Amino acid sequence: MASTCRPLSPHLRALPDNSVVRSFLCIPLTSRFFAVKPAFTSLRVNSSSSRFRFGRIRASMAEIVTPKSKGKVKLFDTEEDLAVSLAEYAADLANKISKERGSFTVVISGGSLVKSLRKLVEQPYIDSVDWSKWHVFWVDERVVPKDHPDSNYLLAYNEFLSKVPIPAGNVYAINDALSAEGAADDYETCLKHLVKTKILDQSQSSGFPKFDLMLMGMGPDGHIASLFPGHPLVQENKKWVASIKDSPKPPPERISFTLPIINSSANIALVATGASKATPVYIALSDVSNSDVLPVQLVAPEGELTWFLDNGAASKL
Ligand SMILES: O=C(O)[C@H](O)[C@@H](O)[C@H](O)[C@H](O)COP(=O)(O)O
Repeated sequence: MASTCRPLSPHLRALPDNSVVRSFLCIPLTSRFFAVKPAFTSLRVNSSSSRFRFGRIRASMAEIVTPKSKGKVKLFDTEEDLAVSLAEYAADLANKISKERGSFTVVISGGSLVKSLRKLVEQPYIDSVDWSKWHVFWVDERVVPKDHPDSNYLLAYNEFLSKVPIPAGNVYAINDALSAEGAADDYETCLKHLVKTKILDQSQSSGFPKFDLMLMGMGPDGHIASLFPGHPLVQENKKWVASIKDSPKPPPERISFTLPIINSSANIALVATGASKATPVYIALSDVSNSDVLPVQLVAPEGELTWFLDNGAASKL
């Protein structure tokens, strides 16, 4: 087989019977948001989910509309609310795109993002989503065996993939028998094959693959995928998938999608939770000028960018 982003071990199907409980929480629209308002074109509370009680605005979510380049920002009081909304967002997109194209190509990162996908494996999505249409990829992967605790595949398998009936052949993990360079080249070959067979869309303008959705986390230093601040890999503009052997975040050997492939996406959800993400979120969403541009500031997809932030991550806005 030319490409080895191989089908994996059969996925178990576990159907949790606890259903989604939607909570409406208070988002204080206080000075902090208004303090940064000049950076945004408008600020509004999503009216479909807002409640007025006891004279306060109670909402599951506040939404900030920014200039196109900065994307749409969804703010949540808690990570739990964020996870509920993220599941709804991903499921809606998946259902719409699966019907239109017959497949849905979704890319995930490692890190805390994977835990924030937990509501997708609950009702109503476990039954309402057509999982057979999903094709799952990784925006970055650590070059370790698939059963290694550092593996992004293993993390996703344990938290998500083992709980939904996505066909094993639609899960594209790296070939962990290869070196970092070999695994990156192999993954790129696999993507080229999927573009040829039209499972994966291709951007007319960039020529890079155009994924339907990228669900990505961001590091406290502003890295996305395995593109780290100041690292030459951030400048890579020819390869689709590249390797890195000196990642500042362990483990050092990884493969990563490059910026042009990330930015050819139809949709990107950037998910950041916790106060450790507050500074890069502030830098990316405000108009501060910083000489060392963070990788997250370079995220500008052809399609839509949506930020999902909890109170901690939004605490400097
Ligand atoms: O393999 C990885 O290290 C991840 O894919 C990485 O890009 C991650 O998404 C960010 O580091 C954020 O991780 P946290 O959300 O856990 O901080």
